[in-house]
Amino acid sequence: MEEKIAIQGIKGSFHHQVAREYFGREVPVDECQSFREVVDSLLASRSISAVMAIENSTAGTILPNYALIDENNLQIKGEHYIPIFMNLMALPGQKITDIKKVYSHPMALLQCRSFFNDYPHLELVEDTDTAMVAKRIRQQNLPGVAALASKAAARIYDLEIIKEGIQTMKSNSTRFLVLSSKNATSVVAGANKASLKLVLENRKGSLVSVLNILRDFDLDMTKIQSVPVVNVPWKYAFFIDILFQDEEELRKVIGILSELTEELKVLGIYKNGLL
Ligand SMILES: O=C(O)C(=O)C[C@]1(C(=O)O)C=C[C@@H](O)C=C1
Repeated sequence: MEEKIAIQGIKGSFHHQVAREYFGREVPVDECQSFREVVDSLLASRSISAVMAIENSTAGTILPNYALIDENNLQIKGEHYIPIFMNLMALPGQKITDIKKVYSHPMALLQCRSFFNDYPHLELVEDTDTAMVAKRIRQQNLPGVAALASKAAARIYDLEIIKEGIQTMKSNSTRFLVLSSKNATSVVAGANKASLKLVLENRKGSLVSVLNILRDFDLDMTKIQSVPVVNVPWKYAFFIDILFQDEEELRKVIGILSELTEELKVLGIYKNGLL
């Protein structure tokens, strides 16, 4: 069987760009219409790995993806960051005054909010992914409709860029995780980052005691994200990312933390993607 990588979106999407950069330019992909489908592709072994966006520097965390990873016991095998440049594109010859509707992925629309404040005549509509809209505009020959997508999408689906680089923050960047299903247990060589899920007792100082251990072992926490525990209203799980140097020491820390927490789960030990 051809070993595919599951991505959210189609060729020309940002997930596709990440798959090509991480696994190689010609990597075969399983194009999925939602993050749920990405997970299903992995679980049904239609793909051996998956690429999933987890956070954007402008629009923030894609919170439901933490739940998807956790509930389906997926393993984080790596991460990859890319700068995101958003471009408004349409059929050749169309001007911004001809455009009535802009379709794109919700995270993409969020990243360009201030641009659209200046064009109130544009109706913004959420869609499955950036490149899919570009493909549809071309295939169905849709004047008056624009996509918000990458330059690669404009090239692949032969659209003209009306405005380029319209993301609010010029240094807009998205972090993607590389995932596999839990039974893929190979150890990542050169790993120096760990993602953990912690559920703490609701008592004074429980989070502080966890943070104190990280400080005592001189570990650098790069992210902490609270996510609701859905079956217990107003209870939260904490997803943390930490950088480490010595894996044995990390294991020791994990052992100590598991004594301090109601639940501790290692979501992945992998290589830091930020150089
Ligand atoms: O629609 C795409 O092209 C995607 O790859 C999705 C996605 C996302 O999920 O955040 C990826 C990167 C950008 O932040 C905007 C959209």
